[in-house]
Amino acid sequence: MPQRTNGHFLLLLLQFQHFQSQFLIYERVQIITCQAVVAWKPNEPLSVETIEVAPPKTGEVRVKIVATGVCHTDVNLTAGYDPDVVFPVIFGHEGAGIVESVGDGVTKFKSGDHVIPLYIPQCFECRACKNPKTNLCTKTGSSHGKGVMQDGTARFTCKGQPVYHCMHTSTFSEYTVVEEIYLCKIDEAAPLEKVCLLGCGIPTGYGAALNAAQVEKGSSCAVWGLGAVGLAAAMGCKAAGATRIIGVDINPEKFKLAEKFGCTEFVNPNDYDKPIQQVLMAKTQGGLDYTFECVGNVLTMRAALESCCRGWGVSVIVGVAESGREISTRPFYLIAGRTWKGTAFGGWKSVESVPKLVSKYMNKEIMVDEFITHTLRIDEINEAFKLMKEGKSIRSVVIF
Ligand SMILES: NC(=O)c1ccc[n+]([C@@H]2O[C@H](COP(=O)([O-])OP(=O)(O)OC[C@H]3O[C@@H](n4cnc5c(N)ncnc54)[C@H](O)[C@@H]3O)[C@@H](O)[C@H]2O)c1
Ligand SMILES: N[C@@H](CCC(=O)N[C@@H](CSCO)C(=O)NCC(=O)O)C(=O)O
Ligand SMILES: [Zn+2]
Ligand SMILES: [Zn+2]
Repeated sequence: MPQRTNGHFLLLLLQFQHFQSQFLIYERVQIITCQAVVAWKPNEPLSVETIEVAPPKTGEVRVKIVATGVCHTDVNLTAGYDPDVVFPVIFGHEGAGIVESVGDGVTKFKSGDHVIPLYIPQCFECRACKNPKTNLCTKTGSSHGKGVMQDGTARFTCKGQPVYHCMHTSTFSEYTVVEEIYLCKIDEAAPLEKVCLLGCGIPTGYGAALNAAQVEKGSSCAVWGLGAVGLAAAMGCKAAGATRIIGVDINPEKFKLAEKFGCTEFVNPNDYDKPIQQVLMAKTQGGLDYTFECVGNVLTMRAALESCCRGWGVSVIVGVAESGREISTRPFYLIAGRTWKGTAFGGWKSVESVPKLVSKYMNKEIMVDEFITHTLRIDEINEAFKLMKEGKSIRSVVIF
């Protein structure tokens, strides 16, 4: 009798396992219908649409995005700053979410993992990934991508037509599909509606100070642009022990908040009738040790370089200028010992570093919550863009 019961139980168990695996297979091939923010054309308001998201193919992961920040790069891309972007498109690259399903061959992720999509990958295999000097994995041609996955097709459709990916992340969608090397797993205890900001702006500015410039204790720094990127640069300068951190912005409303991030004084270029580099040279008895351009304007890039001190000053370009713009200065500024450099994503090797930055946030070693000035719904996305353009927000987080 007990034997019969055991056999019966085993049969039931096998049947259940068969049903479960069928269900999983069935689940994996499903197209998901969800809400997303579609940019149909450059310079037009964004549109919240019902879209279809295809299942992940080999090496891909489908992620349920829980929250996404809005970066100034999204504003610029929407305005058509980059001719390589293919419309209609889903922007967004500062998201956090939960893995919904994985494609064949994916080994590092499983359904339920908490993740942050990355616009710079880390494959761990290429020449760049093996070189400690850079975070620019060669598996990507450019961070903005070509709008399609490896097989040349997009995973999004809307009203019967393909909608393209951007920056390999497309986080302005309830569900997105990313390649495995553009994703990292993070601590499940971390609040996704906060740590989404570790997908771009905060690591970028913080890393500009710590990795690109390698700011030293006791040094003097100036930061142009007190948005999230510039404030994070100030936070990095402070962490490195800089004693003087000058915030430079044409919007004086940014000054109060910037004190919290380490700025010790402020300069508004509009208050002077001479070039800001002359003002800063005089204020600092010959120039700053480190300067950071976090605006994306070629004139402020020049001003930041020319405000550095002779002999050893380092100026880091962080802001992204409109595609095709060029920088200029007198070569003598470089001959006289100044270094002009730039950084993408603050130099962080993405897959290994972002989870560590999440831990730093959880241990209260870096600020994140303080950057969030607005929390909005997906249907308020145009409001988030307006707030940024008007200089009224630092970071808006859109919750799905
Ligand atoms: N290199 C990277 O990897 C990377 C990553 C993220 C963002 N970015 C770029 O960094 C820049 C800043 O992004 P954000 O999200 O912090 O933007 P933001 O709009 O929040 O901040 C920009 C700030 O610059 C100020 N500003 C504008 N013109 C100025 C001028 N002439 N002088 C001084 N200040 C001026 C604005 O008042 C604002 O406070 C953008 O260009 C963005 O595309 C680069
Ligand atoms: N395509 C533009 C350059 C765009 C650019 O520099 N993007 C930044 C990320 S901005 C995030 O907010 C970046 O990381 N670039 C590195 C890369 O693209 O490999 C142009 O042509 O000017
Ligand atoms: Zn960004
Ligand atoms: Zn690589």
